Amino acid sequence: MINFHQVHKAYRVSGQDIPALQPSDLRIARGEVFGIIGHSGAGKSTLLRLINRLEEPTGGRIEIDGEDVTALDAAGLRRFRQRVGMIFQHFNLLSSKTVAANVALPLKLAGLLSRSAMEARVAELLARVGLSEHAGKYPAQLSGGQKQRVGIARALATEPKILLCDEATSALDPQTTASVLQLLAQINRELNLTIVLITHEMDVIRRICDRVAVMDAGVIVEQGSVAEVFLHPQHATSKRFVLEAEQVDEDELHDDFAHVQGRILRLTFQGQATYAPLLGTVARETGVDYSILAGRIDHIKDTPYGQLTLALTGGDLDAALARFAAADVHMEVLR
Ligand SMILES: Nc1ncnc2c1ncn2[C@@H]1O[C@H](COP(=O)(O)OP(=O)(O)OP(=O)(O)O)[C@@H](O)[C@H]1O
Repeated sequence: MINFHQVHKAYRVSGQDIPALQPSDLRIARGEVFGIIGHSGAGKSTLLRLINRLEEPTGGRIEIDGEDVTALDAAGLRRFRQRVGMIFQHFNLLSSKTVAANVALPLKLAGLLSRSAMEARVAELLARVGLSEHAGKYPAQLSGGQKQRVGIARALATEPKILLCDEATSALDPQTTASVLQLLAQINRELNLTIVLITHEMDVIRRICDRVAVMDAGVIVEQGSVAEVFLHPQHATSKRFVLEAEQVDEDELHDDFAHVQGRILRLTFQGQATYAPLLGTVARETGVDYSILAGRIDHIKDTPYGQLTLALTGGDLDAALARFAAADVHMEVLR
């Protein structure tokens, strides 16, 4: 539903064009949670803000639901923006207005609802984000997580089809981040809302995204399903993000390799394979011994996965490798 065709953007600074996004193609399907990850200055905000034309592209075409949004006039753009909600890292709430008035603001601006219909809609939105009790409070009386919930309710006010999230959890602690991500996932499911989020944390991508694009210096260097990119990253930038998320120190791990004998493997399991007793079975059948050098069992969105780095010694090593290769796991021989 969101299609970028060779879209690019350069900012004009003191008479010079500074490229922020190189010509890029992107396809985001209706109802998916799509993540864009990159380090500071990679061009994530630029890409996100091009979607609702807060930034004008220097070239290329952006189609949303088949409509060329780069060609919209001012009135068309106003109508289009009601279909695209946005939330921000620092919430951008009006401090002089109550929670209810902040949420009502886009409805007032759209001017489509009577006062009573607007009040009913605000009550419904606040219930959805779990803030019914706080309608009369001011932003300063709320925690960061609650402020972002107000931001989410406000963004949903005009019943958008797309929600853009600009580092929406970067200012929050880990527990609050988890609860805001959970709320976004629930909204995605219940409203079939397409969510596009930008972040510099792979963990945010792992928890709620279906697909991801990795950006580096204005270029989308890799895109695919989160499982694909997270478990088998191809580009150096993606690999770095995954290592950060896994909190693996590659150098330390390689130091450990020096202390063990035998063949070193990394096995990656996904879905049902995560629960199969493969290691014990192969060890028994082939007589190999294994020691676990590193490991993690977790979830990518709702799918369980496991990744184990093993040293294998003794027994029939070739038979063990053949058994792993034939099983429902991904095997890399590291040494
Ligand atoms: N309004 C602007 N005028 C000039 N240059 C800009 C403007 N906005 C962004 N840039 C430049 O474009 C490049 C990409 O910036 P952008 O904000 O899109 O990256 P980002 O990945 O979102 O970074 P961050 O995570 O720090 O927000 C950077 O080099 C930035 O300095």
